[in-house]
Amino acid sequence: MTTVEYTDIRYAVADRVATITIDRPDRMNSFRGRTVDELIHAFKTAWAARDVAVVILTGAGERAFCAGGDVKERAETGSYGPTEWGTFEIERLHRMIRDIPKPVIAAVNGVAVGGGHVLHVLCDLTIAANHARFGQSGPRVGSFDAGFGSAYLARVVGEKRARQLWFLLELIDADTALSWGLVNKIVPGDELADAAMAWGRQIASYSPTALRFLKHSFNADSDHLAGLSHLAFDGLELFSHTDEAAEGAAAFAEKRLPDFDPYR
Ligand SMILES: CC(C)(COP(=O)(O)OP(=O)(O)OC[C@H]1O[C@@H](n2cnc3c(N)ncnc32)[C@H](O)[C@@H]1OP(=O)(O)O)[C@@H](O)C(=O)NCCC(=O)NCCSC(=O)c1cc(O)c2ccccc2c1O
Repeated sequence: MTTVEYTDIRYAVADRVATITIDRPDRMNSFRGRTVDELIHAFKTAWAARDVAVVILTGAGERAFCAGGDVKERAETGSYGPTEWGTFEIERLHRMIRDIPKPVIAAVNGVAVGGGHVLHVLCDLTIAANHARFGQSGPRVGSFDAGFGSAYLARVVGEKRARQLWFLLELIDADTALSWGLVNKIVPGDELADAAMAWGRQIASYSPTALRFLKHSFNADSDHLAGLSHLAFDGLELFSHTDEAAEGAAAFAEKRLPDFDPYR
């Protein structure tokens, strides 16, 4: 991507804060391959920009932060669609959010589920609208994130709660997420953008070198999970070509319950 015209996201900079907005509200801001490519490009841009100190990641509209992978696309085509290099680069996006040496704030403006939930978990801070909901959904649609999305999640909320999110697939509300330590702050929905910007401006006034060292030192203790993530995504790539995974995506697109009995 040399000259980029974003179709799936928006990128804006104000007061040394870059705001990256996933802009697919008709699909609950779920991501396809192109969305992931554009997000990586935007994070790289923010990484390199001398006038950017902090990044905010959010979703368009009030219903969804991000509903994970675009399950309709997967049901229709068997994949998350075309990408620049032909590969689905979600793991690189995860690394980008962790490795960019600037704090990343998730401004969760609605539901954060599946791979969308993983994105906010990986951000350094999360501020949520009071109507936001949080959870995982992979096992219902024939998918999983056995890397940072489960192992790092368990670090954030504890083993029992992480297993609860992944095994029961029930969404939790913002108050519960706050009490679990999954989000840092809750605000009314119409105050979310301003509240996230206020944090961004505050952080942008601090020493960039100190922030960079702090972010990398926080990451160091859990960076070995990257190896686990590689293995998990290798496994997911193989699994995604199975009838069992296809049944999960098809059931979602057809608005019916999946039948996983043949695969037990
Ligand atoms: C998100 C919901 C909880 C919202 O429920 P609600 O009742 O509020 O709204 P609707 O269900 O009516 O949804 C409105 C509208 O949006 C469409 N939609 C919702 N989510 C998606 C989606 N993920 N993809 C495509 N479209 C979506 C929905 O169909 C409705 O459209 P209409 O035309 O009918 O109006 C609830 O919608 C929900 O649970 N959504 C599914 C969440 C989900 O399962 N996400 C995918 C999980 S798998 C994943 O994220 C994933 C991540 C990775 O990183 C991977 C990496 C490598 C391989 C695979 C990966 C992967 O699968």
